[in-house]
Amino acid sequence: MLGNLKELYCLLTGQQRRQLLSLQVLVVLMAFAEVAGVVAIGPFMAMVGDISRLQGDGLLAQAYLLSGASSPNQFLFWCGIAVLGILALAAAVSMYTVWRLSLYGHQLGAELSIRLYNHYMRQPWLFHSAGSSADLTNKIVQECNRITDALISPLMQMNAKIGVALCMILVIVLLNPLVALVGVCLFLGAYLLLYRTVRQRLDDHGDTISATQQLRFKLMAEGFGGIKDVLLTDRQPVFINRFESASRRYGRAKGLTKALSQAPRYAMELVAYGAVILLVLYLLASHHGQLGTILPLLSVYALAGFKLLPALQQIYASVSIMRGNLAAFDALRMDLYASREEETAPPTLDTGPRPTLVPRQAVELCHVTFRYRPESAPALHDVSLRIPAHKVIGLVGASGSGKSTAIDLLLGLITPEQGELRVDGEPLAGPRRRAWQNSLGFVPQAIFLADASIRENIAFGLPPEQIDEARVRRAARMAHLDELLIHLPDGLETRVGERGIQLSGGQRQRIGIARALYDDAEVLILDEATSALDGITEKLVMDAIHDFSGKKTIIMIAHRLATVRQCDAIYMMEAGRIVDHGTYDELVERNSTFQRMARHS
Ligand SMILES: Nc1ncnc2c1ncn2[C@@H]1O[C@H](COP(=O)(O)OP(=O)(O)OP(=O)(O)O)[C@@H](O)[C@H]1O
Repeated sequence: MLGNLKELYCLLTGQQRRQLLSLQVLVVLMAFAEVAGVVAIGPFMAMVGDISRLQGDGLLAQAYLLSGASSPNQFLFWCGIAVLGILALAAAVSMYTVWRLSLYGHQLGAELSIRLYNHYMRQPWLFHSAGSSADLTNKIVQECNRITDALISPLMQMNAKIGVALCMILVIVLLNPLVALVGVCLFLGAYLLLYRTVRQRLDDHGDTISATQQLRFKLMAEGFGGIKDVLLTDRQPVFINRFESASRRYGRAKGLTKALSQAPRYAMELVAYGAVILLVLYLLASHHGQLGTILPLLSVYALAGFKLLPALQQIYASVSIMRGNLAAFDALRMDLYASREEETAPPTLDTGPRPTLVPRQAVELCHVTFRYRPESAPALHDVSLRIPAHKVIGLVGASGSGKSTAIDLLLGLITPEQGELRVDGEPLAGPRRRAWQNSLGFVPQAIFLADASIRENIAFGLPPEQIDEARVRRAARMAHLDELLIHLPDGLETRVGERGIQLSGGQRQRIGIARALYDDAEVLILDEATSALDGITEKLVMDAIHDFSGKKTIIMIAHRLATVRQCDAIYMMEAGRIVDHGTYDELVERNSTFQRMARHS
């Protein structure tokens, strides 16, 4: 466990480590303050037990003389006030330290989740297409919370309590080394024995919490995301049963981890009562039954015990909670390492002109081979295609033939294993890739609608105050959204997405097309962008897109050949290869597969 905590410490930024070290100073201060409070009560109780101590030449008597108090009772009163003052100061220091520790722990947890969100948001498309968003959400929300609540916070509390416990033990050692030795052996031995007994169980429960939590997130994402299929196939019981079983195991593992950290307290209290009885008997025997001399000692022991026992309990509880949640750190370890080098400050959105790379001659895929996994067959095999600037190019082929993969390569979202993407003869790399992507307008097969207004969905990702109204209206008009907007009382302000109105597939696609047109991109890439539109609307939208012919470079995938009929050239794909290309008429004339596709479209 110590190795894991050390690793977590190494993963902190320089500033976070410095803050942690400065907090250690406060922790030591808190421990001293608490000890001072305990030690101060000893002499006070000595005077209460035997006021005659203020006579003679002892330390207390000298203090009484120096104070100038008019009577022993007045001196006692002011001593009481002083002890209260010290206790109040100790309480204030403790409160401040606990406050800072708590803030630090939770801010650190928040920063870890920012770091992970930042890291995942910067991952390439392949990372996201291969993974699950539910898993990422779980890591950012739940596992980060576990690291905050069940690793960092207990660690902070444990640090503070170790300081207090050590000082208290020191006080007892100074008073009576034998009592200290017996007490420390008794309690430390008991807690160590307990910890060794429950350690393996805590590990197992930690793993169960991680696994069931991940499963719960997955079931929620799948259940709600595919609710239509679930309702139709009457599979709710399958989802509910799996969720119920995962939740029950999760609740049990969490409960047991907490119980294992808290419940032993009562057994330890029993040990403590036994120890107090033993101590009283021992003190009575060693001081020949004189209660007056025992009382001050006993009050210091009592107060030290009063601080020490909860401190020991807190240390044990912290250690067991941390042990039971180390799995959260295991789940995030690799991602935290990977995100260490990245900038964590939120990048500012550059509203100035962005560099663009507008093709003047052609965009080309040159002998491109690509596979999704090293062991899988190539999704694209030695593909070469040329898209002359300001022309409209269609890409057709059977499902799974590699059209979307080719589009992802053209978008610069994935990089070829062999061959290259060239714009005007120059390979696309480094800053040219960003500039190229700035010049693209893309309409995917499935349009993601944010839970926001139609306006915000068209200017997707921009803060509302930066949205250009005129551009939104122009894009909406070109995508033939007007006929939808006039039926909506709130027009562009109408909320869509999860909590908004439900749109048809075609209406969603038109929002997607308007989104691609918002930036007035020089290159438009449409992946089955009009598949859900009715014939008439599709024709209107395609006419609007073909109006750009000669002005913009347009690449479109379509299953319906009518959609690509007007294209300047059509590339046909089959099993990851380009098998033919030409105009619609040429292909209909010579290619039998194309003829079949034309007959069935
Ligand atoms: N993220 C991915 N991970 C692994 N394999 C993938 C991934 N995406 C696509 N593939 C595989 O690559 C091949 C080409 O898929 P692609 O989506 O490019 O075909 P497509 O022609 O666009 O199909 P469709 O018309 O059905 O959209 C398929 O065999 C597919 O299984």
